[in-house]
Amino acid sequence: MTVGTLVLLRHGESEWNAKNLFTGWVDVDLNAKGEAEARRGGELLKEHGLLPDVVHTSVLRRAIRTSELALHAADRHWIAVRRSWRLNERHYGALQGKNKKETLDAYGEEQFMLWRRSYDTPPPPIEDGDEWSQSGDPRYATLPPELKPRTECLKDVVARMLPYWYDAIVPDLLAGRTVLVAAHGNSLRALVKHLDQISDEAIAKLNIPTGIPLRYDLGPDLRPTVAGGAYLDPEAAKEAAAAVANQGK
Ligand SMILES: O=C(O)[C@@H](CO)OP(=O)(O)O
Repeated sequence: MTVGTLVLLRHGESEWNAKNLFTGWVDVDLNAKGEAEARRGGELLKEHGLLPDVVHTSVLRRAIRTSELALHAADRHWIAVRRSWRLNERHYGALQGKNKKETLDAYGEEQFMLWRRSYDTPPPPIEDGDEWSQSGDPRYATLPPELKPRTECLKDVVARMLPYWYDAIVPDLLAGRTVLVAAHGNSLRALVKHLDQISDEAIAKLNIPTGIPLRYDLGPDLRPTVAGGAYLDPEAAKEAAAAVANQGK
């Protein structure tokens, strides 16, 4: 038995994805390729008759614009919208704004991969005065200091994302709505880890491709009826996930 349908969509390629820069909470826009990916994601939704009733996004432009472009393409531009910082990309600490290749060359593959994909090793924290810090950003002004990250590992993302999952997304699913979540590589990895109960070690190998909807049907226990869900374009997803894994090399 299925209680709800969840569709995960990672934003299309951003200006900084294309430049191979660590992004995190820096609010960069989609580039032209990312916009096309977002539209294609929406066309896939339409082709599969998978029509969202509500969309949840982060508060970052690349996820917001991806959701808008995809929903326009699927003729669902009118559905209800909710946004939360809890769906934001993982805060990349002092690595925000740094080039991935240069970071790999400077620190070596082991340290680079620990920062990028280990479950519980955060990058060094960002200084408040850093050009790429969000310390003065008005959208986080009401967050108490203990909730406002200066860096995060994936474990931290799971911890800050789950309250939103249970308090805001699950009620929509239980009401029978098809729910679209438009977010980011690492915030979606955190959600998928929780849904599929992936181990701390195995999650290091899982990468989410940009712009390809991933469908999960959830049972009464709010776990997927099919482990790993189903990409609407599985071939493209495989290729694109491998490209994410190889970034920096
Ligand atoms: O830079 C980032 O914020 C993320 C997603 O683009 O990168 P990575 O895949 O290296 O975690």
